[in-house]
Formats: sequence, structure tokens, C-alpha cells
Amino acid sequence: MGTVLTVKDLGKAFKERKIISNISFEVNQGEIMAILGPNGAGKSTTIRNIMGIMYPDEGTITFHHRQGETIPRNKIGYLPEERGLYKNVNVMDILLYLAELKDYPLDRAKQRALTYLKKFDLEGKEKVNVEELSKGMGQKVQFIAPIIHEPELLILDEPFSGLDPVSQELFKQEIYQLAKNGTSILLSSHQMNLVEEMADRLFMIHRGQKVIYGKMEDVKTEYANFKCTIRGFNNKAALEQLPDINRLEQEGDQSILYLNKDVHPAKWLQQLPADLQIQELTIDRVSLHEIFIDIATDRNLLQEEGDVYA
Ligand SMILES: Nc1ncnc2c1ncn2[C@@H]1O[C@H](COP(=O)(O)OP(=O)(O)OP(=O)(O)O)[C@@H](O)[C@H]1O
Repeated sequence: MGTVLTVKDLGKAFKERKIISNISFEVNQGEIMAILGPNGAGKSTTIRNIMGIMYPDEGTITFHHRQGETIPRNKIGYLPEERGLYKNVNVMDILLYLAELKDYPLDRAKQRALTYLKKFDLEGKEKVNVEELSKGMGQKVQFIAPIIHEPELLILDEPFSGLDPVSQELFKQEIYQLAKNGTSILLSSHQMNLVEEMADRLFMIHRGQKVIYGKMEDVKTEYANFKCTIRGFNNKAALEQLPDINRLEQEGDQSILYLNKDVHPAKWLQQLPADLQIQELTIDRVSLHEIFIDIATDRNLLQEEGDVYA
């Protein structure tokens, strides 16, 4: 699996204020790589530097390790967070115009546009003005725009925002398909459940710096400790006395016991006292959503555990 994009030691400041520093990651062929972080972390700044919308103060960005060459824009597709299409143009014309900007053969672009319109349930809409489309339909056309020219690298900034569940599933399946066919995907999204499900690897950024970089599986095993959720009225102090409790949250009759790293859940369960009140009990690994909140709110278990990629 070759490396398509390499971002190395990227740094950018605005008016003396350092926005991102030492950002380094790679996107490999055919993988879905997620770039995550709280609002204002520096994701869009990173993406804008990759897209050449702004220029780095420090570091390099290379395509297929070709040092000193500018990134071939026609090999990249970009769905920006802030979207918009020319209003009084019909769907096919806008898609062909965008393909032409990328030097893509127009007959092939037309074929691809028709295929995608059909796939996205927009068959027969090619002559319709963009402004006559519903919001969801417009989003589908916006999704087709960055893939019309068969880019090697596709950058998707919040592709699922505002989509109904059916369209969300449609986009998700299409992203999988593109990756399967060899397109490299850099995905920025705040929908952690989707990222957890879809991404092969992730890069998490906080206050302009890397906090996690690695394979989704490794991040989960290394960082997503087990938590035990118990429903039943139990004394908080008594629960805190249980072994291997890293953190405890209690609200009403529900207690969430965050366990230490490397706890074996079956063995841990055997140590529970017989008088514990249990209406329901579940054991899960903490989700990417919880990892994200920990980092974003500076509860940061990473620092406490001190051993993950950062
Ligand atoms: N053109 C600019 N001039 C000055 N500051 C900027 C500019 N663009 C971004 N910033 C600042 O850089 C920081 C990072 O912004 P960026 O848009 O990269 O964050 P983000 O991670 O994409 O956030 P979000 O999830 O909210 O989209 C923010 O503090 C923002 O105010």
C-alpha cells in the first residue's frame, strides 16, 4: 500500500499566533484516514494547506513522495465544509464544468455524472437548475463534484452534516466503495460513531498539535479502556473502593465505572461484592466519542496514561 500524501512538520501561524505546529501524517492508497479534533483545533487549516488555499510557514506536503513538486490539483477531490454551487446552472453543466477545471475528458465525465446521478436517486435531474433542488439533493450533487474526475486523493470535510439517515448511508457506502477501488480518503467529521466505524486510521489534533495518530484498532486497544455501567442504587464511596477504578460517574441509579488499562473484564467481574445492587450491568470499551470528549475537555486520559502515540 503506497503512500499518497505525506504531511511533514506542518506549521502555520496567523498574526504571530501559532495555529498548528509539527503536524505530520500520511494518507495511504485506498485507506480511510480520519482527521479529528475539537472546534478550532486546526483541521481546516491543515486541509487548506494541503489544498494550496494557504501556504505553510513550516514543513512540507508531498504527493507520492515527490519532493519539490507542487501537488497535482487534478489528482485531488475536495468537498469543503462550507459548500455552495452556482445557483442558476443546471446539474450536468456544473459537474462538467468542474471536471473540465480538472482537465478530465468531458465524455467520460458525462458518463460518470449520469452513473452517479442514478446511483444517488437523481436520475433525470441533469437538466434541472441547482437552485430547484432540495437541500439533500444539492448535497448529493456536491458529493459528486469532487469525485467526478476520479481523484487519487479525496478530502471530505464534514460530508455527513445535514444528511438524513438514508443519504448518510448512501454516502457511507460510496466512501467505502471509493476506498476499495483505491481512492485515498482524508475524512474530517465530528460524527464519532461514523468515524469509528469507517476509518482505518486516525489523526487527532488538539490546539494545533497531534494527540493521537494510529490505526483505529490500535487506538482502541491502547486507549479505549473498559467501562462497566451498572444500573441499581449503590453507594458511590463503596463503588470507589472496588479494584481498578480509574474514574467513576454516578447519576441517579446509574453508575459508570471507568476501569484501569489492562484490566481483564472477566476477572474484574469476579471481584464484585455479592451485595451490589444490579438491575442491569454492561461492560464495553469506551467509544471514540468518549476518547474525543476526554481530550477536548482536557480530562485527557492520554496524559494520565501517558503512553499513547502523542
Ligand atoms: N484566516 C484566519 N485568520 C486568523 N485565524 C484563523 C484563520 N483561519 C483559522 N483561524 C484560527 O485557527 C484556529 C483553527 O481553525 P480551523 O478552522 O483550522 O479549526 P477546525 O479544527 O477546522 O475547527 P472546526 O471543527 O470548528 O471547523 C482557530 O482558532 C481559528 O480561529
